[in-house]
Amino acid sequence: MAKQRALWVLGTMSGTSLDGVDAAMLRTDGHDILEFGPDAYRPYSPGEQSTIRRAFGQWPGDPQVAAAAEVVETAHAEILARFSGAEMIGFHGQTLAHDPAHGRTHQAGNGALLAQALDLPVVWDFRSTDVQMGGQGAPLAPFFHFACAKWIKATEPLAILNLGGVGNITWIDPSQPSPEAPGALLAFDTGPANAPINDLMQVRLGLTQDAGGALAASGRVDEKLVQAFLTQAYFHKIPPKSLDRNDFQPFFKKTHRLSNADAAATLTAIAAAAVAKAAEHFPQPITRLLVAGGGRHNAAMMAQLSQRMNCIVEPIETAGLNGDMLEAQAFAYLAARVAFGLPTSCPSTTGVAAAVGGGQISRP
Ligand SMILES: Nc1ncnc2c1ncn2[C@@H]1O[C@H](COP(=O)(O)OP(=O)(O)OP(=O)(O)O)[C@@H](O)[C@H]1O
Ligand SMILES: CC(=O)N[C@H]1[C@@H]2OC[C@@H](O2)[C@@H](O)[C@@H]1O[C@H](C)C(=O)O
Repeated sequence: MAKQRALWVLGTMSGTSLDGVDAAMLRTDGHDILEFGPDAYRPYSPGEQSTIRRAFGQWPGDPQVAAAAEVVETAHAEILARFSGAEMIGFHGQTLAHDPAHGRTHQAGNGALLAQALDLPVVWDFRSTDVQMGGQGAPLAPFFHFACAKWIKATEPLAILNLGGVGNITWIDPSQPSPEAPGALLAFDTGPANAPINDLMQVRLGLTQDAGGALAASGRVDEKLVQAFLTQAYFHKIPPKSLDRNDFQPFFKKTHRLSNADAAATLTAIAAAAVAKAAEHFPQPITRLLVAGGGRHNAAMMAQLSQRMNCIVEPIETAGLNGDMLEAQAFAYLAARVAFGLPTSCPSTTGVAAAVGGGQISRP
């Protein structure tokens, strides 16, 4: 296939933890990452967070969705104006409602308005086509993870793990010619990651997170509970498969009898054990697990992962990538693929019927 002209693209992500907007630039021809550029972060104020939170689970037409969209658009216009040299924007927006079973998903924020405000083409609404074609609409980062594996010159199968509220993993065979080639990728949600730990910290101690994993490190893992957790149907389901943040809430009632430290240790071990269980689905074993997302700052979680995985576990920074900006970079990369008419998901990443390019392009 003839290679396209390369573009400098500026990608953005507003994640499920609602902390703020990440933005990052990269140059790509839609296949390879050619260069990484600058990045920035713009937190949401508490007021902005509550406006967005009020719209969670609502669909367009609801006034709360319109209010959330305005916050998202304003925050993005602000952060994007700090950059120069971008030829295109990849705008993910903020997921408010996601219902792939009924073929619908909604990310707040209007890309056409941003295109006018920034005088640049904006690629947005990345997930709709995939869910309309029977896919989960997520995760979409795997095609970018494939390019990352090439960028770091990986030659053996490896995996990239994102530890956000939920964990999601991409298994990659970098010897394949393209991300949509059969056998190149397998991506799915591993299980809960930080969300149940954050909930525990909030309910028991009024804190937002177990900073550094200090509380977990001081507790004892209830291994029986960890093993009982893994007997649930989700862990035996063949991927691709995905989760909602609160899918395991009923099980977590079983941690109520544990002390704060033991409950934190056990929830942390559960997140790691779910990743090790996920590895049983890999088409071939891996030698290296690269970890991105907030959970890589949790030393207890990283230690549990190392203990339970049969491979080297390291923060993605050891491979020269930025674990805080990976998702923003992913939407820069995916925007270029949309512009060049290339697919952004395939059956082994979202379960979609065939490789498909999502996203619409709005021009100023
Ligand atoms: N220093 C730290 N110590 C312990 N945990 C941390 C630390 N920093 C971040 N985290 C955890 O990581 C979470 C945020 O992770 P991240 O930013 O990857 O999530 P997100 O992008 O909003 O989620 P998702 O990827 O599901 O959209 C925090 O809520 C917290 O639980
Ligand atoms: C529907 C939706 O917005 N999903 C997000 C969410 O946040 C993390 C995880 O759940 C992932 O599936 C996805 O985002 C990442 C960037 C993705 O699509 O790869």
